[in-house]
Amino acid sequence: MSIGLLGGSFDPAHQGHAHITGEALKRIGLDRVWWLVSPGNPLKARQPAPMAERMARARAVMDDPRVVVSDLEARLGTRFTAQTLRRLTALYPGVRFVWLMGADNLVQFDRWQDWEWIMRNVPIGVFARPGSRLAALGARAAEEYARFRLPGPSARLLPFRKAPAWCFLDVPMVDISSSAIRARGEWRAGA
Ligand SMILES: Nc1ncnc2c1ncn2[C@@H]1O[C@H](COP(=O)(O)OP(=O)(O)OP(=O)(O)O)[C@@H](O)[C@H]1O
Ligand SMILES: O=C(O)c1ccc[n+]([C@@H]2O[C@H](COP(=O)([O-])O)[C@@H](O)[C@H]2O)c1
Repeated sequence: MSIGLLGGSFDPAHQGHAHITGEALKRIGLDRVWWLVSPGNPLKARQPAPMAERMARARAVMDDPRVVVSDLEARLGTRFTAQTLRRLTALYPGVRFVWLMGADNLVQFDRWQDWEWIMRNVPIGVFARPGSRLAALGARAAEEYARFRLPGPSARLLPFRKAPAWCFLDVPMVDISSSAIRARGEWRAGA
């Protein structure tokens, strides 16, 4: 069983999240994707909207039986991705996990706690995103781990590759973000 993990604030969830999830299922050939609705991004000062509201919106946006919207990090008591991945890989030794993220997150990935542990232990799929596509490919993490990058058409190998292994998926880009939705006043302002 291969499971993609898309961590995020989902404040609120939107079609960009749904789009990369569909692309991940198709191009990486994942069996499932879990949306990990974060208790709060460790690098963001702003408090997100209450978990229950973000979960409800995420379930409304992503209606696919292969995708599970989860508050697992709140239940595990983890906030940093490396902690979450350590717990998940120990809890589910038979599952092939792939970490999924947009290109904007690869740009600042080297600021994440234990980012090299993540790189060396979990395969990663990175999705093109407006404004971050080029910056992502020049990011420190991308450069330092360049020799472990699989070409896009080989994305299906990701779940079966021993980390480090990552892939930049040059998918059609969807120009939508939670911050733009909040700026338009179409979602509550947060706590
Ligand atoms: N339009 C998009 N295209 C590609 N990746 C996306 C897109 N929107 C979100 N993502 C990715 O989904 C994950 C969760 O994103 P998040 O919940 O922070 O939404 P966001 O739109 O980036 O929020 P904000 O605007 O508040 O920063 C991140 O890895 C992010 O890069
Ligand atoms: O572990 C870290 O240091 C870390 C730093 C920044 C972001 N993350 C994770 O990256 C995911 C995307 O965060 P966000 O807020 O951009 O949606 C989410 O799962 C966060 O917990 C993780």
